[in-house]
Amino acid sequence: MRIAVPKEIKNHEYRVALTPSGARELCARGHQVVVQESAGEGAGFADDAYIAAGAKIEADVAALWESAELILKVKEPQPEEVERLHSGQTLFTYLHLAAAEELTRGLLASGATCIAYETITAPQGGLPLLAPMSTVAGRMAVQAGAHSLEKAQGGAGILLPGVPGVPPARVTVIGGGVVGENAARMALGLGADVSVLDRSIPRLEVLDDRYQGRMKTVFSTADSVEDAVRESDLIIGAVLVPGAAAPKLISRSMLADMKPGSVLVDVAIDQGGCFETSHPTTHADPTYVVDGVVHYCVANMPGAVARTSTQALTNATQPFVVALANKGWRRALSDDAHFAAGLNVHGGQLTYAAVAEAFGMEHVAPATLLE
Ligand SMILES: NC(=O)C1=CN([C@@H]2O[C@H](COP(=O)(O)OP(=O)(O)OC[C@H]3O[C@@H](n4cnc5c(N)ncnc54)[C@H](O)[C@@H]3O)[C@@H](O)[C@H]2O)C=CC1
Ligand SMILES: CC(=O)C(=O)O
Ligand SMILES: [Mg+2]
Repeated sequence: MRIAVPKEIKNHEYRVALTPSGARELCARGHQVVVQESAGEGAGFADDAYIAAGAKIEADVAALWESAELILKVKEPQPEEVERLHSGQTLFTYLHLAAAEELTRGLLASGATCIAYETITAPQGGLPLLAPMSTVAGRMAVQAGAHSLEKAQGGAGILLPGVPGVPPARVTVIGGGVVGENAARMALGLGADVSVLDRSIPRLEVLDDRYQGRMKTVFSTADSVEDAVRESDLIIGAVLVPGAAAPKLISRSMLADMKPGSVLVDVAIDQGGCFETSHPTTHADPTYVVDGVVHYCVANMPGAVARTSTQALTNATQPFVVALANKGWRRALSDDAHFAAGLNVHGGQLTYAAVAEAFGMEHVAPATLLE
């Protein structure tokens, strides 16, 4: 199969969807891998390393897209990339469609088959292609939050661990999944006073057991969110309803109850964000202030640590990429119901219920398209 790896074009996105070792695996199986010139550079992978792995380097972006059967990306296609996509092609990348109506309509119009990393499931539960980037983003959320609490960033001027005689900052993480656990773990490591809210009691049990009560676990209700808003110096939004738009848990009017200079880090921004006042920001300009509260809402946080993130992401995507290349999308998805959960769009039809629901559109069950 002819497989293309474009260079990512989202703001400050330095990850790449395939490493030279991934290219080697595909070339060894007889596939033709074409990598856009300098696509791996930001993650520390030179063109020469891809050539040594058996791949071809292509400088002409239009030619790269036009002739590909399978396109491997990291971030959701930007408008000029949607324009390039056409029917008969398979796109494998993060999509986050429930938060992106224009993109959804663009992918439907393209006629392509679009498989989202973030909705693929695993037999043991969880989202195996979201988890590695959620681990990165959760860990980064505390770094971003700590920086945002500094005065020069508009923050209250609070050091997360405090110092002897001065208490630590209060950090609340809403959503105790992969992002939430990693954020809470980092905040604990820095000596903050950490609470995690989740509406899943089994998940709170896991966290309580794993951290031996060092982080407070709180059942998530409107009341407990209001308490967190009043008491916290830093709140990290880390909720997810898979494939669906994030629920808005902190409204604009609640910001008045927050301490001036407190910080909201909305990691769930890629699914639309879980705070009413969140809107996506970029690494170039990551924060803004609403009603005295600093907001950090970068939708591609792992892109900033592209080397670590590319390795973690491609370790997880590798078996799925090989299956797509060897079998084609229809057989690969027919053979694996968890992989089939990644199908969001095919041939002008939506195939993911939560996305259809977000926009009041029709959808077809992926099973009706499989062998
Ligand atoms: N901004 C970025 O760069 C990145 C964003 N993300 C996003 O972070 C979000 C979280 O991802 P994961 O941690 O992997 O998901 P996850 O599925 O592991 O965890 C989500 C948690 O939210 C909880 N939850 C759902 N609704 C809730 C509510 N109303 N109140 C409290 N808890 C609630 C669930 O019970 C679950 O434990 C996703 O939107 C994901 O796409 C992930 C990686 C990078
Ligand atoms: C999950 C996601 O959106 C990212 O890694 O950028
Ligand atoms: Mg996004």
